[in-house]
Amino acid sequence: MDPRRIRNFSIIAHVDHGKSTLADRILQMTHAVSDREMREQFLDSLELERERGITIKASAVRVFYQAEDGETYVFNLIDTPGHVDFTYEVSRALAAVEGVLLVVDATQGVEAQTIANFYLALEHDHVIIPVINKIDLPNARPLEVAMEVEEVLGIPADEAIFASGKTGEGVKEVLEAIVKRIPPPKGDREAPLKALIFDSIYDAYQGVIPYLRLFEGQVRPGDRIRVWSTGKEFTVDRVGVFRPGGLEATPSLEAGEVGWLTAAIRDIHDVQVGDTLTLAQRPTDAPYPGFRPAKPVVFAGLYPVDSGDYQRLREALEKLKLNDAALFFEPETSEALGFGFRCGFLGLLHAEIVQERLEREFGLDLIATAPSVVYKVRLKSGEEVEIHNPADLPDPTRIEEILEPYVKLTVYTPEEYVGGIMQLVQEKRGRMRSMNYLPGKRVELVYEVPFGEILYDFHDRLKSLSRGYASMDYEQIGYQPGDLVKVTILVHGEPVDALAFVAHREKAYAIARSLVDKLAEVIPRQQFEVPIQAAIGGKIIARATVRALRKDVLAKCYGGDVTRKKKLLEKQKEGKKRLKAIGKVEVPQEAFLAVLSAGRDES
Ligand SMILES: Nc1nc2c(ncn2[C@@H]2O[C@H](COP(=O)(O)OP(=O)(O)OP(=O)(O)O)[C@@H](O)[C@H]2O)c(=O)[nH]1
Repeated sequence: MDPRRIRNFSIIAHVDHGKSTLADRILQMTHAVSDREMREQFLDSLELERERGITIKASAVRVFYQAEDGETYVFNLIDTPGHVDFTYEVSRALAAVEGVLLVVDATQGVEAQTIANFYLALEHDHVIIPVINKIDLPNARPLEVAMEVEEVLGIPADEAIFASGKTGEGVKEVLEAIVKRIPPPKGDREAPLKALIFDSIYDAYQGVIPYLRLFEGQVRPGDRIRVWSTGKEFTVDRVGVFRPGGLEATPSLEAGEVGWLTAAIRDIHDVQVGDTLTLAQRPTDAPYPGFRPAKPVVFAGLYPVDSGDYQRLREALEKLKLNDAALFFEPETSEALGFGFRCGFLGLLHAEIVQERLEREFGLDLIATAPSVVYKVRLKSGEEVEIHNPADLPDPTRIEEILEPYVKLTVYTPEEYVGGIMQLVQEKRGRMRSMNYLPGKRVELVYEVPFGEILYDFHDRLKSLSRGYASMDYEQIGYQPGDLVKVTILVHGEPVDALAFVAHREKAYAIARSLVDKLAEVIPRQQFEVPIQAAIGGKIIARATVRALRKDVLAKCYGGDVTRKKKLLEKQKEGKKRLKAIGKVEVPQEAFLAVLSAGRDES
């Protein structure tokens, strides 16, 4: 394949601005999919891509385009996920291309994720083609939006292409712009192999299939390949490219191309997204830069409601991990919840998706404990330990200091919301690093913030105080000491390990106060009074009470309405499914997550 005829690109957009619809139209206009085969969101329905309607994995497709200059070009379109939990994957996907289509809805204009994604593409030095989309709509204001793109992002308005993914208007121009504006891939095909793994899937027969962008060299069946970071070696069975119908084998892959290979790789750990593949006999001198393995940053406990399901949960986690390399788990025992697993995730959305998949695909009923960041503890003995579970924090007398993870938080916002955002970040113990005025009355704010502080409600509050216009991004920047304490929760006098949490000393009281009140609300009344207490060390700092039960549920249905009675009993039974008995007290799922909202939402 002549690299001068290759164009590798991604489509990026704010959610709902029409990314998938435009991709569909591109597939159709390049005859990759016949009109008969065409169905909406063609790429989304490629088996491995989507879960819950959110793209969580990057994916790729190759199409042929006959351009106006008479040449046929190969387009490799790499789809990207949108959520910040998967920024890691977006940035890997963007590493595999030379240019992007930045889709902006002509009725909405530039929005938060337009900016965040634009900056990601800019970081990679990519050619950015603005596509003002949905011009068929009566309230479209394409010229105005093109000006907005110029003011806010600094891309000249005359570079914008006006299009409608729905009617196909302007899409031909988009295809021509891809040919003319996006450069062909560089890279020496005679050099040693250097291939970036930007995604991978697991196939029951062929093992792990890494998705590759070749920067240098070539690879073909029979080659002995080496994984850069682990040094593991494999022999290549097949190589190929992505076609709309699935994987298609080719004789070789060369520098500039996007494709896949199989090499009987059985263990998903052996090839991680972001890693580099090279040849064993003739290795490249350096991996693709900036490699860091996807590292879980948020941990939570997952326990089967029915303790007999422990083995099934283990098997389900193992299977799921094949499809989700970032998922981490290890066995954990809780006094309150019994046998379960401590699981590590890339963020809260990732945690939610995993729990939902376990329940839906494997039919498990689970109790999840509140997600927590990873703390580090320096002990007086000089030893340093990582804490994945607040309950494991050593006795305070042994602790020299506790360190918490920090992130570099970048917020982009229209000027008028700066005051509110500064206040919010201060409340979250953030320290400003810089503030830059951008064209179009936009401001970039950069902070250092404890990760634990922005984990729960920060994004929602940022959105609501900026009417959806501010966008954020963050990256881990290491650990700093903090004045942190562990708060223990006692239910009916017994400490419940699964409810313990770590907080900044100054905030601990407010969170504890609000948490015990919430617990008192969600824990069902029992035959006896149940005190709920929060303590730091031996000192009780907050207390609430679940008053004793007086009536049973049926009491209010005096009279003879049998169906209502039945319904109530059924409802009660369903509620039971997610109750865990702690001592004599039944505690529902909500209780374990109550700390997420406790005392944090002061607004
Ligand atoms: N009128 C009109 N509607 C469009 C156009 N493009 C997309 N839409 C509609 O806008 C909505 C969102 O389009 P999608 O293509 O799913 O947008 P997306 O950016 O891929 O959204 P996510 O996949 O959720 O990130 C859908 O209801 C589309 O039918 C267009 O050019 N004109």
